[in-house]
Amino acid sequence: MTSVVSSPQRTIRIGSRKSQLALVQTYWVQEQLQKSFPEIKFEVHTMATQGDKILDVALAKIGDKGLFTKELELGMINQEIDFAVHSLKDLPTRLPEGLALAAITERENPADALVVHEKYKDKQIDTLPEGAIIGSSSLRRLAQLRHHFPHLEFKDVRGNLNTRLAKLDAGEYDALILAVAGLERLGMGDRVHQVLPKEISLHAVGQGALGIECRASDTDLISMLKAIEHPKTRDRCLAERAFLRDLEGGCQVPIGVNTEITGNTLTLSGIVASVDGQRFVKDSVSGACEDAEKLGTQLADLLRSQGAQPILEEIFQTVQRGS
Ligand SMILES: NCc1[nH]cc(CCC(=O)O)c1CC(=O)O
Repeated sequence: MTSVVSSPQRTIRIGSRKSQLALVQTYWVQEQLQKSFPEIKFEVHTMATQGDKILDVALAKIGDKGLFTKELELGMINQEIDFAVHSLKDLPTRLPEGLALAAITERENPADALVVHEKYKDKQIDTLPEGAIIGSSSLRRLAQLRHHFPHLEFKDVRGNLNTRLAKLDAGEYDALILAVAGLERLGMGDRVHQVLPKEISLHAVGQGALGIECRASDTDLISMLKAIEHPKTRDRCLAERAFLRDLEGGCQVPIGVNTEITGNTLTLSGIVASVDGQRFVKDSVSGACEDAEKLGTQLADLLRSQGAQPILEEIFQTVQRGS
């Protein structure tokens, strides 16, 4: 590998999905790096991933591990691209051999948002009428919302943000639950009708942050990428990812988190819920930021001791049966 110092002309190829959100995120990373390293050329290469191609199957049924990342990872292994920009929440907690999570950038608001059809613009999540149809394909969102609001109906929704919003506006749904971060990055922050508080919905691991993945051997590139890392976001997300890594059973599971840093103390809260929202375990742990990953493991052990395992096994079996 040529060194950045001895070959200032190095061109660095950035891999990205083609979706509008992915491109906005990738161009943002490109711009930040260009400011720090004006002498280096950064090129964006787009690739379609499996998740961009399969649009008609509920994500929960196919499992979403690596669905949005695999093609980009192969591109890095095959030296076609040098690094990839991901929504961190789409990046599996275990990376392929030879690849590394080089940097995590500053997180947007990680919370979930309620987005409503015009006819419900004077309602909030707790005042929507019985039977209102809420679009979401995330088991995590479904489980937590069913728990709090059993009188609402839930319906799967797929496609990119614009497609989903068009379905909402056309009346196929009364409301959607979407990440605040995605809407804000696409300049559609005005569609956020209510930011769901953590008492109602704990967000996904890594939600709102970008993860930059590259070859573990490319140490020059890794030190460059550190220039755009946000240490607090990194500590929070490393704790969240360690928690998920220790709990997940190989499929999309209703696991939610929240993290806060006060001084040097990181507090990680987590929930494991059954899909029907009937059973859940929820707790939190606190410790030093340097021990972020240990905190994740500690919370995973704590929730397991409170009964998380049977909930996870039941979900894993249901998903494998495809029901
Ligand atoms: N599940 C898909 C996905 N992956 C990343 C985001 C955007 C928010 C983020 O960066 O976490 C979204 C949309 C959503 O969940 O509404």
